[in-house]
Amino acid sequence: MTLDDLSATILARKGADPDTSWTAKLLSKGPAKCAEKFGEEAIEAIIEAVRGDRAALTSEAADTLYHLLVMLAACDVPLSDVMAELARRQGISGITEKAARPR
Ligand SMILES: N=c1c2ncn([C@@H]3O[C@H](COP(=O)(O)OP(=O)(O)OP(=O)(O)O)[C@@H](O)[C@H]3O)c2ncn1[C@@H]1O[C@H](COP(=O)(O)O)[C@@H](O)[C@H]1O
Repeated sequence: MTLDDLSATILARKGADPDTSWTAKLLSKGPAKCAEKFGEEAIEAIIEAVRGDRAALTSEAADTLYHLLVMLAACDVPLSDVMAELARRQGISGITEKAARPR
């Protein structure tokens, strides 16, 4: 399972029956609800990271990635655009990038 596979499954759920698909149910509620759910899952991951529970963090990280992809789908942002942005940044140190920002 790759993020591309999961993203394709999520996009295929657009317009599916919300009674049988969690993804379809979430997407039918609109981008704001999808964003709220992503935020909840991210916070749950943060809590487990701070607690140092690696198994729980693994599970919450999976929830967070899934809900990030649902939020992107709700906002019509292709995963490939996000990957292209990461590729553009490849090899640019975060320290160098921050130092080059206008003050
Ligand atoms: N990866 C996931 C995935 N991760 C989490 N979830 C669901 O996300 C929901 C959110 O979890 P919560 O416990 O926070 O849900 P909640 O009911 O709001 O709980 P509380 O906040 O009330 O505690 C749960 O119903 C999880 O089952 C997922 N649902 C689907 N997928 C993937 O998406 C595919 C399509 O799923 P459907 O759209 O449901 O067919 C699946 O085959 C999976 O590959």
